[in-house]
Amino acid sequence: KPHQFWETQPMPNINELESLKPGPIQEGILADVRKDPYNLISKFEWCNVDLRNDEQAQQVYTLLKENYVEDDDNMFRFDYSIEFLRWALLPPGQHPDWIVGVKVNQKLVGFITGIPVTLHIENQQTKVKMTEINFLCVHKKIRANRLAPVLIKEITRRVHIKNMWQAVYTAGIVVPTPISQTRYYHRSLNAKKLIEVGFSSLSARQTIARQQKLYKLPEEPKTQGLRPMKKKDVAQVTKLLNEYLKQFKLYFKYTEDEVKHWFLPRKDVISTYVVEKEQGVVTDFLSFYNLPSQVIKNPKHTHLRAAYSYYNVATQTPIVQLMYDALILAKNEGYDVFNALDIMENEKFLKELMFCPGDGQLNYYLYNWKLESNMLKPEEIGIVLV
Ligand SMILES: COc1cccc(CC(=N)NC(=O)c2cccnc2OC2CCNCC2)c1
Repeated sequence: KPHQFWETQPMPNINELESLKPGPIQEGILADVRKDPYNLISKFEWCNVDLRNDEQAQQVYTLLKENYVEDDDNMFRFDYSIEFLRWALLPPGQHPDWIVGVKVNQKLVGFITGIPVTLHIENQQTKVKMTEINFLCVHKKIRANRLAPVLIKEITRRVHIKNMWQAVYTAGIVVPTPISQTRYYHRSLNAKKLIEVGFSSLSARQTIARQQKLYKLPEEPKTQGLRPMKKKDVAQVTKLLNEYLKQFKLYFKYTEDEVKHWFLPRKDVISTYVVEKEQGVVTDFLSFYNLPSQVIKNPKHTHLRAAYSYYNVATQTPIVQLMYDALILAKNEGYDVFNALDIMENEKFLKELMFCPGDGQLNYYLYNWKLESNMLKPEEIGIVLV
């Protein structure tokens, strides 16, 4: 009985891929939306988590740190910081009842989140207001209680009562039905550490010294005029980003307020650098976010410091050079590895900059929407989820 839950959801299944017409799969009817929360098994209670409150934020941090996504070999687990979670989940226009927790005796054991986004789909004139779902997590000790489907149904209800009927999300697993299957790549910045934590391995003919030499980077970036983004750059970065994203089949449109939130540098959360060659003119920018992983069992290291490629817009600077500078900047900020998906234009630099393929894939999903084309190629995806 695979996908017992997902068969009940408005997602195209394999044999409908031809018959369904593009657009919403189910029409949303506001009057039919259930007004009260879904029932929970006894002693379990719903709560809206206020991430601005230090105690509640600490509870979310600990639940995720101990129970969230691990790599396929269960050697690493994402370790999102509190400041990162505030960045990711408190954007302009956030709805407090979309940060959903389940508690047992005041202890947080379940979590799921939504943020409001406006998604442009397949260059349709219509842009769709929807939710971006993330951080679905159930405590390891209470799995197989079928709590995850209830968390999904409850946040769906809370989105429906705001008259929104679609969602976008990613997952490492395949459930009905991905709109794109992307692959992730990593570029070594600290070869010795990656080998010590078991992220990378040495083949017979390789040595640590050889690996360090292979991945060595210059001290300073190459691009003249590269500097951290500042508030004064917001208007130009907004224009550059919105113009750049139009080439993809899935992309968000950003207001200046949203660019302020998502791109102004925050220490240990998001780094954004702009290229300003001639006086006051920003021509390119690069950005990466900080998502460390706990090394689950290792005598020498507790964490892997990983930078994740966010949005990079190269209009005057060659994308390979811009991303080479991103590697140098990330190395100088103390990262051990730089990760990227094969989405947007990333294929153009992955091989040349010596990224290696990871051992898994990241699947993109659109809830309650049939695309014109069944699957999108990774390079047609213009959205990055954290
Ligand atoms: C190295 O430590 C890990 C700890 C947990 C999982 C993985 C593998 C993995 N699943 N990686 C990704 O999903 C991934 C790889 C490259 C770029 N973005 C990614 O995921 C992002 C976007 C989706 N939400 C999680 C972070 C690695």
